Amino acid sequence: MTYIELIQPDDMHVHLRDGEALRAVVPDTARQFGRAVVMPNLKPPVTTVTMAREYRERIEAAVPADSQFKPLMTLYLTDRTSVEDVSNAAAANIVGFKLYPAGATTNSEAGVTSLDRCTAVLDMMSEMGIPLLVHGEVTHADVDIFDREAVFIDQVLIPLRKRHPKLKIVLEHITTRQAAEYVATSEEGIAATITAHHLLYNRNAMLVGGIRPHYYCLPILKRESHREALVAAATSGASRFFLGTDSAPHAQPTKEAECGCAGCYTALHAMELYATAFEQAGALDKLEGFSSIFGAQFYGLPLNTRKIRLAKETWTIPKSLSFTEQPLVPLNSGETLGWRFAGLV
Ligand SMILES: NC(=O)N[C@@H](CC(=O)O)C(=O)O
Ligand SMILES: [Zn+2]
Ligand SMILES: [Zn+2]
Repeated sequence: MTYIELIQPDDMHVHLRDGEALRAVVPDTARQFGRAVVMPNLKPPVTTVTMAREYRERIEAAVPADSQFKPLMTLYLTDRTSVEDVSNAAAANIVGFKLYPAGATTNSEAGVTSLDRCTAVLDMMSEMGIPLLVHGEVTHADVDIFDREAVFIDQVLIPLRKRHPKLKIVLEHITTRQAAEYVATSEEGIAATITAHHLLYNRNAMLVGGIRPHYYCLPILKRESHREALVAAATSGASRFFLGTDSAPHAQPTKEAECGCAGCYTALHAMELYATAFEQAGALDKLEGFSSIFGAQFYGLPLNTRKIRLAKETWTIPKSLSFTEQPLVPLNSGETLGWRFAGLV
């Protein structure tokens, strides 16, 4: 049997939800990853240090006893976030504030309506070295859904970085050539996460031969040339690009619906999907930096001390997983993968 070993990876962008759903998905993330940056888009959103502490305790209670997994908490930036919230967050080891343009994605209703309202808060974040984690899409009805990320870079991100040149930024779940190029060629202080599904699929996977709701996420899958640019960025060895699954569970009936929710569930088989993408690009040797080193370095964290093993072995992804009273369908359900997570070594 062939296998590879890597420093245990971190997932720098994951949705763990709450309650019963949280208890169902945390063991999957905790099995593969040493740490994960936990998104705050609960209902209501996680906006205060107290809410984040309580959320962290609920996550920790759901981590299996044999796992050393540590959640890294974030706060949800709103029009009402104060300078005191930022200093409290720094003191409480909050790793970032999450910017959701209002209306951009799942549970973003409380998001920022205009960054002009956040100038003092962003200055404080720059001073304290706390990163801004960005869902980078504009939301105007007149901007085509496939263009929303590229337009965000021109209209929001570039002006934001001019106003706050010292602010650390993670452009989350990038999906376009424009985003990959912008991050690769910018000044220090900006990085991007890339999901496994955006490395593996273009929009045909979602739309050819019928609508496949389990491939629907935001930002939406783009055309093949964008996927190729993301693969080139992820496998380039540049430390600005690192792993963030954006695993985002939604119960089966809410995805397979007249108006289905956005989000792909990949926590079950995250490292297998990334290994598949890197192997296809002939770049398995670049997987460890992307998965286990660059993200930790950006967030100023030590590397994980354990290693994981990925075996070159086939297995079939379950058709569905138990979740809430309704099941959860993982991405690629029922398909066979050529890599298998074989535990910590
Ligand atoms: N990515 C998604 O399609 N959905 C995420 C939200 C997000 O990360 O934008 C979710 O919370 O469901
Ligand atoms: Zn997002
Ligand atoms: Zn997300």
